[in-house]
Amino acid sequence: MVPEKDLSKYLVPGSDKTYYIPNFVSEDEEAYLLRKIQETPQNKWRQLANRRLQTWGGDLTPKNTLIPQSMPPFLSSYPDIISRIEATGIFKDSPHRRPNHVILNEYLPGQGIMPHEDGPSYHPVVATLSLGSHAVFHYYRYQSSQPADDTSTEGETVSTSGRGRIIDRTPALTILLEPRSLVITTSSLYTDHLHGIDNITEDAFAAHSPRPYYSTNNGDGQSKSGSEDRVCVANVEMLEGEVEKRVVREGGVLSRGTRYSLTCRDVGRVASVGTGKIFGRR
Ligand SMILES: O=C(O)CCC(=O)C(=O)O
Ligand SMILES: [Fe+2]
Repeated sequence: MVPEKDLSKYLVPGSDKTYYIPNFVSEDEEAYLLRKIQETPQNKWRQLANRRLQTWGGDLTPKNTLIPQSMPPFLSSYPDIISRIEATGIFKDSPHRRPNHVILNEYLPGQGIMPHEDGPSYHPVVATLSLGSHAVFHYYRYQSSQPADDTSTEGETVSTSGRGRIIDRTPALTILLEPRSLVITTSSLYTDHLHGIDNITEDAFAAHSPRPYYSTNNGDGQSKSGSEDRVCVANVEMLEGEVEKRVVREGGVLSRGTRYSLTCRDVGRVASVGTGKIFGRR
């Protein structure tokens, strides 16, 4: 358990209220969760272009209302991830004071998630548990607040949530998510930034102060390393894995395995099942 008062010691340096908690679950709990994930029915998976996902806690309507379903026991009984997240205090101002919705993402080596915002359905806090493998997680800012009128620039455009705004390709903040860690994104990194994971098979770290990170390939075996790609890993001093700590500090490569992430959020609007009424709270 992480008592609320202690959360400040997990603040990622240089971030606006983003917290990194290594070993949020134990190795045994991780193995148990991974087994439970493997045992979920195949038809629970939704295949996207570059990853698979499952949603737990219910589905969202187009108007951002949750049609609630109960959480599986491995999130609400043992290990009780939802209560453990609630105990950090980070959801104390959210409508239900704890997450009521979880998206499980599966990433094979070479798969990632393009920069995006999580959008307005949720209270602006997300707690993400990583299982099975690491990820290098980037936060990006928009290049300007003006809508893009020329999409052929260096930047990339976001068509939906970003309404065509250009993304600054240099990450505003980069953190390494170790297996079993929890990262909590709040504040401007939730509301004004995007986040994403490159679709590459390995992450390389150069042994230069201040310990830059760069991508070695994009999944097609094409190198895109170079000083212009280098950014700092903001949570380097918070890492607890011996290998991760050494590789990020001294340089080297972390090969990606299959990673599962559980993104836990609070949806404000919840339908009252049975009456057809929609309430803002439980
Ligand atoms: O896998 C992750 O860590 C991020 C997932 C994510 O951004 C999302 O599900 O919205
Ligand atoms: Fe996201």
